[in-house]
Amino acid sequence: MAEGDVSELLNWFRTSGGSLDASVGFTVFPGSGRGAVALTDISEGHVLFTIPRSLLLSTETSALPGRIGIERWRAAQMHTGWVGLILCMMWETSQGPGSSWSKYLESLPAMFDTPMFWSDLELEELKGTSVVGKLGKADAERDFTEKLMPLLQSRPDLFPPETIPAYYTLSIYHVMGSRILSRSFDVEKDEPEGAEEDGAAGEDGAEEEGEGPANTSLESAMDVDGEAASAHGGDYESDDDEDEPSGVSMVPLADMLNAQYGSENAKLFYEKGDLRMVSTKAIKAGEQIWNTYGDLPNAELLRRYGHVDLLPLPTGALGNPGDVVEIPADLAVPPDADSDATKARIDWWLEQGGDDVVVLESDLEIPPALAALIRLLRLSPAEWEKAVAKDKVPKPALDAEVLGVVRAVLQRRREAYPTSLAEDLVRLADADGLPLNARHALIVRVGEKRILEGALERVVGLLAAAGDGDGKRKRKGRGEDDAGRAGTTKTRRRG
Ligand SMILES: C[S@@+](CC[C@H](N)C(=O)[O-])C[C@H]1O[C@@H](n2cnc3c(N)ncnc32)[C@H](O)[C@@H]1O
Repeated sequence: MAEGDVSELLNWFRTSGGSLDASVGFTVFPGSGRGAVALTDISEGHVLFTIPRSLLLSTETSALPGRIGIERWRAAQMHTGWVGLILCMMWETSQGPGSSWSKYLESLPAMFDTPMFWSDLELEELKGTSVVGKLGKADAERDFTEKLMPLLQSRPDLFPPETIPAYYTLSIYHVMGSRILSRSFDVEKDEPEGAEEDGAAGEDGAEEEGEGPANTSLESAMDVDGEAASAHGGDYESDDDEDEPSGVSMVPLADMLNAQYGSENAKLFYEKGDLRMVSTKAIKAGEQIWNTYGDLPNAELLRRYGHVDLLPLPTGALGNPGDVVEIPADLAVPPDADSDATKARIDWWLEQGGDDVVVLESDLEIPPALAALIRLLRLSPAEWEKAVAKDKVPKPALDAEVLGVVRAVLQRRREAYPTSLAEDLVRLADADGLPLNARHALIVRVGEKRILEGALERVVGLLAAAGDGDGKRKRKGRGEDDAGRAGTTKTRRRG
């Protein structure tokens, strides 16, 4: 199916019980592929299309888990993470026209601009950004080898060996995983919680009784609520610890909406029998119909979707207002800290609901969590015991001592990038000639570094105001200006 030709897909959609309002069309937008467009003026709260639940592709709707047997399915760990859905998508594809989803599967992209598919040289361009540690390629390959392949080999009746090279390779596994990462939704099996009791409509104007917003899948999606929007981290293959929490599903047509920071004008809502894409604002004829991917930072957009947002920022520059810089908690550890004691404090911090990554946003505010963590890591043994006894993390007060450490932490974070912001800005001025991946990486780096440099400037200003602009502030404790990574101390990632 050619990229812009959605007629076969729409035929399948309609003949399978879906309905598409006459106000909605699909077209190809330069640089962002297919997307939906308003063919007429659309009012807020209008149902744009309705998708019967039977059209969703998930481990619930595919016949494969039943054919394998649920006990065997679970024993093979197909019910955790996305490996089961990936296998269903592979198997449905292998069924050709025999699959209920063949027209849908044919319409999905097989190539992605996401870093999962970049060369090592290209990945170098992302060094220092939060993308690299989250790719999860090794975990994906482990799932493929240790979970999927043994199951395939044990059921030649369902997976004839001669079909393996065409449908069940590692590279196809990555393609299916990337399709899920960039297009899936979490669809609750029944009505959303609370919908019945309070007749809750969707957040944004859909007033029909019993509706609720369909969440993003754990790692992705086109339509999110606040909770899911903050679900950073992890990777699509290695979500091994938990059972699949709800129905991660491929949702035909809903996954053809593009997104752009702050532009959402439609959202997916679900009911018992179907899902509905509903306008959340009035949309003028000719305008794009945007879903939201959660107004993610460019690092996450690139990792999950393979694109970045470039919009005018309040500073006049172009960038993504949702950009952030992630600061690993390890950077706040005093250089001379005892590693066992530090580990105990960080473990306690995590137990108290802290995270092992502190997020700096574009408002350049010093995150209270960073101040609290810095203070926690510098408590005397007696103070530490008291904090534990009282079950209270230190208050996030930003005194000169803490600010000095914040400055050192930010400087250390800056060292993770091989190039400076100034160097990157020179390259950015001439970025049109760069290959797409290098350009995307550059935009991610610049977005992060602008925040980092802005925050550093702010901290230096605050220190100066506190009478310590030259770094010779008075300190209560040991030297802290060079806070660094504690060599042997590891923190763990939550969730
Ligand atoms: C859910 S799909 C949307 C439909 C997709 N454009 C298609 O052709 O099928 C998500 C993908 O659309 C593209 N996309 C969405 N929004 C975009 C944007 N603002 N700029 C560039 N590409 C975008 C990215 O390739 C992303 O992985």
